[in-house]
Amino acid sequence: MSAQDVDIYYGEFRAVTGVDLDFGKNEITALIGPSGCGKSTLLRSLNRMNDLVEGARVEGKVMFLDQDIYAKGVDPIEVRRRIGMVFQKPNPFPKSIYDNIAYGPRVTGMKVDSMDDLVEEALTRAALWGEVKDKLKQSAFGLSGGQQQRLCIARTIAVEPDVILMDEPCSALDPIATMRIEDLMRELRDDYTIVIVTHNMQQAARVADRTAFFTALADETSGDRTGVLVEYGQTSQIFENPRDQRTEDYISGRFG
Ligand SMILES: Nc1ncnc2c1ncn2[C@@H]1O[C@H](COP(=O)(O)OP(=O)(O)OP(=O)(O)O)[C@@H](O)[C@H]1O
Repeated sequence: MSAQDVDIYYGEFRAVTGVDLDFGKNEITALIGPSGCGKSTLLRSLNRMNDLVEGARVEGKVMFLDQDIYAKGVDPIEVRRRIGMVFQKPNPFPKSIYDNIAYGPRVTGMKVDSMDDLVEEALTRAALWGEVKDKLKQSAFGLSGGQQQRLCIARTIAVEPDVILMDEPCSALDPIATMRIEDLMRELRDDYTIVIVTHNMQQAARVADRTAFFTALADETSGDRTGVLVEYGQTSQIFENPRDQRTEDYISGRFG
């Protein structure tokens, strides 16, 4: 998947400018940078989630399997099935654990031999099966925050996406639940391409194969701040040997 010369607007305001970025297949890419530099905005553009935001508009291309997901005739629902998203706050449906997983395959009309097997498989891959297998009919709200987030990951996996976008998936979780999600991400990488927005630089350093650092620059004419990609590379290079002074200032805590 790649972003090609992507600009993203909210009305007249250009929140993100000129992003070119390749997301490696079966890799974890972390998007980092100070608050307001457009990380979440960019992430949401990668599966057309911005279509649902009033006034949001994307220019440029987001290529996925040789097709621009913004091209005419592309079904945004299908895009979001292939490119799933996990949000900052766990947001299970007000349904049973089982139905949280079964919902996506049902509404997308997936051909499923055995829904029970599909539910077990998704929960197993999200490292949650052992904890919930005896209470599948209970409400998802009875789970802990970390379990709810793994349920949301299982729900995303259930519709067989190729890419999983994660917007600060651990920011509402305690350190132990965070570690479990990070372990899970490393396991899922073998089968999925993952893009994660994180404020936690240690997290980026721990899980990401590649890291993209963004900052917000003031537009010369309007004075508005717009998000730009500063530097992108192997995570070890970004953290140990950044090429741009702004990256170095950020990762060393001098800025942001
Ligand atoms: N729905 C919206 N309508 C208008 N402006 C928005 C909207 N969402 C975000 N913005 C603006 O776009 C810019 C980028 O916001 P975004 O949330 O993408 O940044 P971020 O880097 O993810 O920030 P944070 O790290 O604080 O989550 C900000 O100036 C923000 O105020």
